[in-house]
Amino acid sequence: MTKIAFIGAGSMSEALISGIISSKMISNENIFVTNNSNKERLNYLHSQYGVNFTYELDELVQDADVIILAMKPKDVKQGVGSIQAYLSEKTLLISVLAGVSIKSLELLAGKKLSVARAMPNTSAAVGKSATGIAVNETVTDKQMELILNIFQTVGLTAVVEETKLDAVTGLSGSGPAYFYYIVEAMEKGALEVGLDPDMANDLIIQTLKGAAEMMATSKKSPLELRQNVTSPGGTTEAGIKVLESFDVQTAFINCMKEAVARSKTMGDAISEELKVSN
Ligand SMILES: NC(=O)C1=CN([C@@H]2O[C@H](COP(=O)(O)OP(=O)(O)OC[C@H]3O[C@@H](n4cnc5c(N)ncnc54)[C@H](O)[C@@H]3O)[C@@H](O)[C@H]2O)C=CC1
Ligand SMILES: O=C(O)[C@@H]1CCC=N1
Repeated sequence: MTKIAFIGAGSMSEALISGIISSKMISNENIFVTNNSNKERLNYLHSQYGVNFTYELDELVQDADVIILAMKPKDVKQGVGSIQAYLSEKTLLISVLAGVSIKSLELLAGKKLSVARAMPNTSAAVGKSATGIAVNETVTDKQMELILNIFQTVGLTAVVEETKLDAVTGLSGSGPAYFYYIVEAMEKGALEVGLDPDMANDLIIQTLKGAAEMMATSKKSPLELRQNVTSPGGTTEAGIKVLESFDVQTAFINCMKEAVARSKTMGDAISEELKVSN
């Protein structure tokens, strides 16, 4: 049976653990998790999902087929450093860290091993992640199947060249936050036009789900779907004119570009640090 060790016990680890357990892909006794120091958090994951938690490295990573790195990018050096002695050419190392390159992970590991870089999003918690995945040349077909199986338990996967992962991060890694931001604004607007907040929230979520389902199932482009909503001289046209006056589409394009640039900067900072110390 495959053994998986999670280094980091935050929201991303929890989402993946939840997906893996509910798909029954790997049973809870073969999943191990650790974090920096918050034992209460590990206790919670144990009581919620039945996974093992430990601060003993032997127990955590000895014989692990897969190690999933899920700490913040700034903590990667310390995180990989602590388990480095346990890594072998048989280990499959999967990182979900924004920006951190496969090359940096290989340097930190200090040996030749299979490395995958994945960029899921928090909708993994409800099985609806959109996950970009890139791997190094050491990853075997069997390991690739395992990687895809893991991330398919939490949603859709797309295998991409590593050069595209920063772009995927700015698009779908951060993407849920962009939609939450719009919904926040719609909630504020709903209050201002006199709607009950709970009812407005239900209406907004259903509208978002409906629009997503339309885009997923209809052959029409988002532009055509928008035109179908927009009666000439009607309410939608009046509303969209305001968005256009604020150049909201350009703002979103720039928002994505900035997120992509930040992913690159975070990764470059770590590459630079490794060049210095290697
Ligand atoms: N939250 C998100 O939307 C997404 C996050 N990611 C990536 O996932 C990673 C984790 O994100 P979150 O779960 O949101 O972060 P988080 O801050 O909730 O969790 C980080 C975890 O790592 C642990 N940790 C830190 N240093 C450690 C070390 N040396 N050894 C063991 N554990 C250590 C912390 O104790 C904590 O449990 C980040 O690198 C982020 O770039 C990727 C896709 C989406
Ligand atoms: O904001 C971040 O850095 C992480 C990576 C993608 C989503 N959240």
